[in-house]
Amino acid sequence: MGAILKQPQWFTGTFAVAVVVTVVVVLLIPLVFSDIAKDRDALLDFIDQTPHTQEKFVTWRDNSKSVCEWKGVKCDSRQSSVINLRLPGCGLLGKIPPLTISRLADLKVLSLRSNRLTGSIPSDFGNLTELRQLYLQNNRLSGSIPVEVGNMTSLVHLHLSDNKLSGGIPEEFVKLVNLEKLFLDRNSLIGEIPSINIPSLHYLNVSYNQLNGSVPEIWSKYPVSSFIGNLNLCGEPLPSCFPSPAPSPADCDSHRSLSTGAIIGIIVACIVFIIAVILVILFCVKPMLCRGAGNDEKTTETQSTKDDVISAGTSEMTGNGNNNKNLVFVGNGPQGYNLEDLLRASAEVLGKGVLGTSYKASMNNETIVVVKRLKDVTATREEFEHQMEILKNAKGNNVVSLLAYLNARNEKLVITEYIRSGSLSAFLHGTRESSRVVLDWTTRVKIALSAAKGLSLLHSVGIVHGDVKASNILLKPQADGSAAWSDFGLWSLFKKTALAMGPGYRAPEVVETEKATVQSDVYSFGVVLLELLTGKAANQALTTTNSESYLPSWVTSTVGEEEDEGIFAIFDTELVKYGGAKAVNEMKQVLQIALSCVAITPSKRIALNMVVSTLEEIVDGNNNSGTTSPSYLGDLKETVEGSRLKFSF
Ligand SMILES: Nc1ncnc2c1ncn2[C@@H]1O[C@H](COP(=O)(O)OP(=O)(O)OP(=O)(O)O)[C@@H](O)[C@H]1O
Repeated sequence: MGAILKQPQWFTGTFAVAVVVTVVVVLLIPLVFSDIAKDRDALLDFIDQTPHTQEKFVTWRDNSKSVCEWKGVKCDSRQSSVINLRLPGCGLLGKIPPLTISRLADLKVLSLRSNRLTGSIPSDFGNLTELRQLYLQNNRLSGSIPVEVGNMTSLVHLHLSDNKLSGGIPEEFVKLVNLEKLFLDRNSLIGEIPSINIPSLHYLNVSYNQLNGSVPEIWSKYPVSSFIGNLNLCGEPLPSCFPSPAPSPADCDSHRSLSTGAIIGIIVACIVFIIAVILVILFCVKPMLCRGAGNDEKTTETQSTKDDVISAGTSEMTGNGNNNKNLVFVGNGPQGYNLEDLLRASAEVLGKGVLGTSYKASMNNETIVVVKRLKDVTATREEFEHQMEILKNAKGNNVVSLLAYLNARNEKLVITEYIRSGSLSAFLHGTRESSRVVLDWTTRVKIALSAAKGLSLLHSVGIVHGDVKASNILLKPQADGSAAWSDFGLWSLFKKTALAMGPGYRAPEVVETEKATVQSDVYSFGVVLLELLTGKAANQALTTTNSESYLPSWVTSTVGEEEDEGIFAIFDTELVKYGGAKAVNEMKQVLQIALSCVAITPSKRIALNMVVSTLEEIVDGNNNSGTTSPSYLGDLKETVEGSRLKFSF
């Protein structure tokens, strides 16, 4: 005892420090782990009260696993609380039990989409004040949207599409000051759209509900597609709410007196115009034609295909008289060239399609463009010009920009930016010059997302692509899965629309109607998704049942009714072999989307924005989980350069 009391001073000090550290650790452990323990209880309460048909929750029952290792669960970096809960397509049934998920105080992402959940959205979701993304689309949720959603002030994405929600759009949405995307489409929402301003909101979809009244002015900035399918909704951007008044007799009188003046004006203008045209022909075109003859010697790379373009262009010059004016430039692309430069450019045939032949034209100043020489255009010059005016509005990363066009009587050229890479079709199936390049699943799903976004952009500016196929999806050289659509909106220039579309991609109704629509684009895009999943070409004869839809028929007849039955027979074997369970799970989700796209009845097809948001969620999930980004650039270069050597011009 005395010996202990007589311990040296250093020992007493060390002992004291050890005691303090132990006390601190003992006190801190429950503090650090209490949140995660609470979250664990909340999750178990949720799953215990939610019937589910899949065995995905075995890890949730494994006591040796921390909650942060459970399937669908992600914790913060200190593993102290749950921040993401993603359970899409997990066969969850019944009502979302109240006071379970809402106890996850730090939750940032919640996905319960594509299940069979019923009942209403629990009002206690309003407690999830940290939640940034909520995905509840594609369930059977009913009842009104709880006003408490307005308390989720961190929300950035709110997806409630494809449910059976009723009641009105809550005014409380005004409190969602961070909201950027709001999807309420394909529900049974009623009443007028509240006149609230959510400045951060840049994507809105309330289509296919039963909303009525006029679109509030503040919401009129969104496109028509945001509101369509609400029969009693009107006002900008939809048609006006009031029928335009019948012209009064006074108006008619003024028309009559005006038209007399107009007739005289038109006659005078015509005479002036005819004189001007004759003068132009006499003084400008003749010398130019002489110059053109001299220039022939300078043309070094003349080939038969190029000769055709040259002669067509020359005959056009005869009619117009001004070389520069032949090409109509649109957009922000390079403009320092004229038709003559284009005709002198070294050209390379990229491919011959049903609509015409595409050339890569490299001009002296190293400007490279793609010239598509359309054949058998049935549209008039006015119709052609009108369509080009529409097509120039398609601007964005996922569409190939229109740069210029030539609208001559016998010659129609469409000039677009050149994308140095290859088409998705070339990558997936190879070409005559190059063999296929194996794309991993992460890359394929990113390409699908880029393409879905591009198609959605086209639809938002009123363009129906009309020729959706893998050879019109060009992969960008960044090798990050970004892709751009080419050849869009040209179908309407031809009479035989169905013939112009790629075989195997045609929606069944197009064969009869000869008209492409937003829904027929969705159908064809579903076929592209099936190509990505199966690795098989869309026009490959896989079944004799329906010659117009080889891939959809084959996939639907191979996939069985039972869970997972037959799906491994359709997936690209390379994806299954190297992708792992996570990829297979995502492939199943994409298969669901693809099959919803290729529904025979156009009105039953999934909305494109649903396709975008689902793919977006998968890609976001992959990015967060640190899945390596795609790397096909090496293969890409080889493919392109290898094939170029074999092109002759
Ligand atoms: N803007 C572009 N940049 C780079 N390559 C392009 C571009 N546009 C087309 N191509 C390439 O040229 C090939 C041929 O294109 P084209 O549009 O003439 O054929 P297609 O799409 O098979 O035919 P069509 O749609 O006329 O039936 C495409 O597969 C693509 O690889």
